[in-house]
Amino acid sequence: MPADKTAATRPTIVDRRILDDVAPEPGVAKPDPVLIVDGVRRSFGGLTAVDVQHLEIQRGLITALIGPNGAGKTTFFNLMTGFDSPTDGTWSFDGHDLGGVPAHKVAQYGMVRTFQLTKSLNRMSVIENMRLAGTGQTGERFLPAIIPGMWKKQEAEITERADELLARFKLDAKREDLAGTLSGGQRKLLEMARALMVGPELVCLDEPMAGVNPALVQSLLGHVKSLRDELGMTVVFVEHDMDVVMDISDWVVVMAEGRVIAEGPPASIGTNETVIRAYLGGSEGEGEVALSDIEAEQEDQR
Ligand SMILES: Nc1ncnc2c1ncn2[C@@H]1O[C@H](COP(=O)(O)OP(=O)(O)OP(=O)(O)O)[C@@H](O)[C@H]1O
Repeated sequence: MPADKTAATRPTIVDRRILDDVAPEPGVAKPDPVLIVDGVRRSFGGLTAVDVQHLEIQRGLITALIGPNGAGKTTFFNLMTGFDSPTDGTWSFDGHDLGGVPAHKVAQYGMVRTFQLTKSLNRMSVIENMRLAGTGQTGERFLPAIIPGMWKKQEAEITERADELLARFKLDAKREDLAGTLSGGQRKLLEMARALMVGPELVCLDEPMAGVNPALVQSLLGHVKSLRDELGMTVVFVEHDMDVVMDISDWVVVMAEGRVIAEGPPASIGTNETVIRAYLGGSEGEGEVALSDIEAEQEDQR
């Protein structure tokens, strides 16, 4: 699936009102779920980090995954995308049962997650980073590896795709720069662009706005929205900034102590008492407390 589609292969854009009649309840069924999770649990010794009874992610929309520190959000991403294995449970993506499926195969099915750029990636140029993200998936095929002509063709396709994505994310001017020299916002764009090298249908973004200069947040948010609005992708993202969550999500899932404790449209979440109690660590709030204020305060303490 190319990132910038021709008219013939243009994606179906999902009508965002599709969730209007869905009840804001944990585990509620969605009209067209692309990801379905059942009884997924992950324990580390005596600690249950993730314990999701049932969760459905609607295809083609943006879902935010929020929750206090240690709620299990990152572990959940790792489990879904094959970077970790659950203690129990089943989950399927677009009809494929993903139990025991390794990360590169999950990516081939169309679900990927972003990673922060590591030290070694920082020492590579932007275009090399992109090429590597593309080769990681296709380089394992046996035939291209032993037939030089076929490999060259594949390499040219990877570079072409990388350049298309760099242009989309306005990183083309940085093509030859070392990734380590990029600003916080540009690094986030590169992380996103790298994930798109495999042409995913669902992309999991882990804190896409963390470390981004406030002046660049709007432009980054525009890029995330364009994944949904122009490419028809499903986006699931973990984020602590409530303004960002309210701005771009169509649906919000709240985790605490590994469980999904609430889900619903963004407006329903900020005033949900179960959610506010979870953020306050189980204690009762004194009078009216806004979730955005609690998150902002906790963000300052991080
Ligand atoms: N590899 C591991 N070994 C042991 N415990 C782990 C491991 N990974 C995560 N945990 C624990 O599992 C719980 C969930 O962690 P996780 O990082 O998934 O939460 P999170 O919601 O992403 O938190 P944050 O918002 O702070 O990033 C935490 O108590 C964490 O300490």
